[in-house]
Amino acid sequence: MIAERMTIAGRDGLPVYGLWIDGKAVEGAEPVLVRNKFTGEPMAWVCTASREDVDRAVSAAERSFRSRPLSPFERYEWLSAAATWIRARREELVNLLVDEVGKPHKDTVVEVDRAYHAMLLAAEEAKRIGGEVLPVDSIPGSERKMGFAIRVPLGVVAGITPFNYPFLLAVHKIAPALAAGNAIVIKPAPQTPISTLVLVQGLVECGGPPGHIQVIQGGAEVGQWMLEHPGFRFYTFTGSARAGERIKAGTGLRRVALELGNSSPNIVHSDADVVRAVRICAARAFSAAGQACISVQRLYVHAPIFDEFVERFVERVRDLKVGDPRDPKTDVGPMISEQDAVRAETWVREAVAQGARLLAGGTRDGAILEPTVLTDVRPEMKVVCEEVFAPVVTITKYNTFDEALAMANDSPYGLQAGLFTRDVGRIMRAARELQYGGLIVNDASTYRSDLVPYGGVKGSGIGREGPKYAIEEMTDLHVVIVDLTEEGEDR
Ligand SMILES: NC(=O)c1ccc[n+]([C@@H]2O[C@H](COP(=O)([O-])OP(=O)(O)OC[C@H]3O[C@@H](n4cnc5c(N)ncnc54)[C@H](O)[C@@H]3O)[C@@H](O)[C@H]2O)c1
Ligand SMILES: O=C[C@H](O)CS(=O)(=O)O
Repeated sequence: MIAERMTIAGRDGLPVYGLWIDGKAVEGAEPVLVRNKFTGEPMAWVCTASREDVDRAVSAAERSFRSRPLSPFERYEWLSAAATWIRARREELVNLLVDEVGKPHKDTVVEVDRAYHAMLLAAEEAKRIGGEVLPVDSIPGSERKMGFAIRVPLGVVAGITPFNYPFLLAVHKIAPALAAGNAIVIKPAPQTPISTLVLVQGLVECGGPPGHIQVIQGGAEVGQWMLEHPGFRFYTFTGSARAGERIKAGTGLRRVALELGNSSPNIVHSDADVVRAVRICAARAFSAAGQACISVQRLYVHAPIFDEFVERFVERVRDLKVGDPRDPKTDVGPMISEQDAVRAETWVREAVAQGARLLAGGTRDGAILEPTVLTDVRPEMKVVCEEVFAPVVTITKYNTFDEALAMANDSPYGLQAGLFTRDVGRIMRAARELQYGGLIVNDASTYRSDLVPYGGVKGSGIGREGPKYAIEEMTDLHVVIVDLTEEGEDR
C-alpha cells in the first residue's frame, strides 16, 4: 500500500516519503530506509525532520487551527468518513502493518479493526463535548449568580507514538485531538512511520483541512525538538517510561498525557476455570511477540492448581506457531529488531544463571525469540521487575490471595492487571487494592477496550486515553459566572 500523496520521489524502485507539512509532502533531511521486519526487504525511504521542519510544522498547524476552526459537526463528519476509509482498506492496511511491524496477521487484523472503532468513537464524541452547570448560587451571598463551564480546544497538540501498535495508537492521538477542535503534529516511531503517513493520507482524502495534521518523522532527537518548541499546548505520548520521564521533565508547565510501560501481573486463583485461563494467558503472553505494554508478563498461580496450570500452559505454548507473520496461522512473529530480541534473550539467560527454570523457549533465530516460559523466578530478576516487552512469561506460585496481591503490586509500574476468579469478594478486593489503572477479570491484562479511560498509575504514566477522556485532556475548561442581578435590585 503506497501513500501517493506523501511521496516526494522514487529511489531504487521504492517511494521516498516526505514530511507532511502545511498540506503537502515536503523534503526533509536525508531519507532513512524502512525494512520489512520479517524478510528484511526494503519497503520505502522516509525523510526525517530537522529542527526547522519542526518549527514549520508547528507554525502551519497553528495557522490552520486559527484560520479554519471546525464545528463539532464538521469534525464528526470528517472523522466518521476517516473511519469508513479505514474499514474499506482493512486488508491493505493489515498487509502493510504486518510488513512494517512484523506483527502476526491475526493480531494486526485486531489492530486495524480497533483503529476503525477508535476513529468512530472519536467522531461520535466530537458531538458530545459539553460542559457543566455549576451551582454557584448555592453559596450564601451568590444567590443571583449562575455559573457554567465550557470546553475549548487548546490549539496545537504534539503526538508521539511507539512502534508496537503504530496505526491504532496514531488514531488514539490524532482522532481525539481533531475531535476536540485542535490541530496536531504527530511523530511516529522511526521503525514504523509508513502506517502513520498512510493514515494521514486517508484523513486528508476524507476532506478535512490538511493543515490540521502535520507529520514529522524521526527519532528521539526530533522528539526532543518537539519538547523544546513553545508552540505546543499539550503532549500526548505513548512509549517507554524512560522517554516519558524526559518528556515530563522537558515540558515544564505544559500538560502531558503519558502512556508508558508495564510489567503486567495476572493472578489465577484456584476457583477459576483453569483450562480457559491457560488458553487465554498462553495466547496473550505471546501475541505481538509480547511487545504490548499490557502483555501477560508475570503469572501468579494459586498453589492448589499450580502444577496443573504449568503443565497445560507449557503444552499450549509448545503448540504455538512461530514464524512468518504473513501466515494467518502464525501466533508469534519476529520482534521489532534483532537487537531487541538479543536484549530479551540476554535477560532470560541472566535469569536462568540466577536460578530460574526454563520450561519452554529461550532460543533465538534473528529477531524471533521462541515463546519463553520461566519459573522459580525471583522479584529482583529483570524478567520480573522490568518490562520485558518480548515473548517471555514468568510463572510464580502463591499460597494466599494476600500474597498474590502483594506480589502483583511489587512493581514500579501500574497500567493493567488480570485476575481469574469466580469470587466477587476477591474481585472487589483486587479492584481496590491492586495499584493498577485497569483490572481485567476473567480475561488477561492484555484486553483493552478503546472506549474506557485507559492509562496507568505509578510509573505507567499520567492521564487517560480513550476518545472521551483524551478529549477532556485535550481541551481547556473555561468557567463563566454570570451575575443576574437586575437593574435596581441591589441598590
Ligand atoms: N501505555 C500504553 O498505552 C503503551 C502502548 C504502547 C507502547 N507502550 C510502551 O512503549 C514502549 C515501546 O515502544 P518504543 O520502544 O517505541 O518506545 P520509545 O520510548 O523508545 O519510543 C516511543 C516514541 O518516543 C520517541 N522518543 C524516544 N525518546 C524520546 C525523547 N527523549 N523525547 C521525545 N520523544 C522520544 C520515539 O522516537 C518514539 O516515537 C514500551 O515501554 C511500551 O510499554 C505503552
Ligand atoms: O502496548 C500497549 C498498548 O496499549 C496496546 S494497545 O494498542 O492499546 O492494545
